[in-house]
Amino acid sequence: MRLDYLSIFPAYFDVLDISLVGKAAINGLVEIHAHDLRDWTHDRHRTVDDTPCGGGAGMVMKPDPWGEAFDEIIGTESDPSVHVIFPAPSGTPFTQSAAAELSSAQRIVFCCGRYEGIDHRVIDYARSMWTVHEVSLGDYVLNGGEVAALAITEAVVRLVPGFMGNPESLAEESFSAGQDGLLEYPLFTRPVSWRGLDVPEVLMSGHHGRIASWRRDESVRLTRERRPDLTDSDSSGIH
Ligand SMILES: OB(O)c1ccc2cc[nH]c2c1
Repeated sequence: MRLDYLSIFPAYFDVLDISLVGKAAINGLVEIHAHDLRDWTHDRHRTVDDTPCGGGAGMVMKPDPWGEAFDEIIGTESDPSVHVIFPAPSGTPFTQSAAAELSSAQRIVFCCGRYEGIDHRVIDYARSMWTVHEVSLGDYVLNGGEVAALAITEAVVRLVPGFMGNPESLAEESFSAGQDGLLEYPLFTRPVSWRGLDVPEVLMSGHHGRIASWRRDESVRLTRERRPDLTDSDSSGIH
């Protein structure tokens, strides 16, 4: 899997060299390429923004640098196997299932907007050429797309076959199919008693059936409490 990042702050992605994703890069599972969008400007100030048509506050990212960067980084041929991701507050909520789908992609290009956003024609052009995802991490606004690109990268790469040492652990995580899309149950380890707080007795019973039942009940309880929106989903198994 090749991952490209287009940003006016490409140093954001240096962190990928030290994180788990960095190990995947060393193992050859992923290739990481970060690019400075200003490398595709031609004026002395390396300008990437301009005032919004129709007025309004702030600045909008000009289309030209993006188009020239696309030509060099991705090419000028249409290819639906290339996934181009635009993080944006107006995007579709990013989910674990979307991460799972993207984990089989061979090419992902992250386009990290800044200012008030990117000229919409850049997204329209990308849609005419590749498979585009406009995605949001949640109902809050960051200062740009870089942090979202990092979060999406981690969610996707950890699902790439061969990345996780113990892939079985993926099956019991929140939102996973193995959990019926429910939130993960509370976890405990030694010591059994800590500051007057004890590990639930059932987990020390050695009775696998009771333990599984307790964990399921806790997942259902937590999901109903914190994410009632998930309890109606077909995959949740609870309604
Ligand atoms: O919250 B976000 O994920 C996000 C993404 C892109 C831009 C561009 C300007 N502000 C942004 C915020």
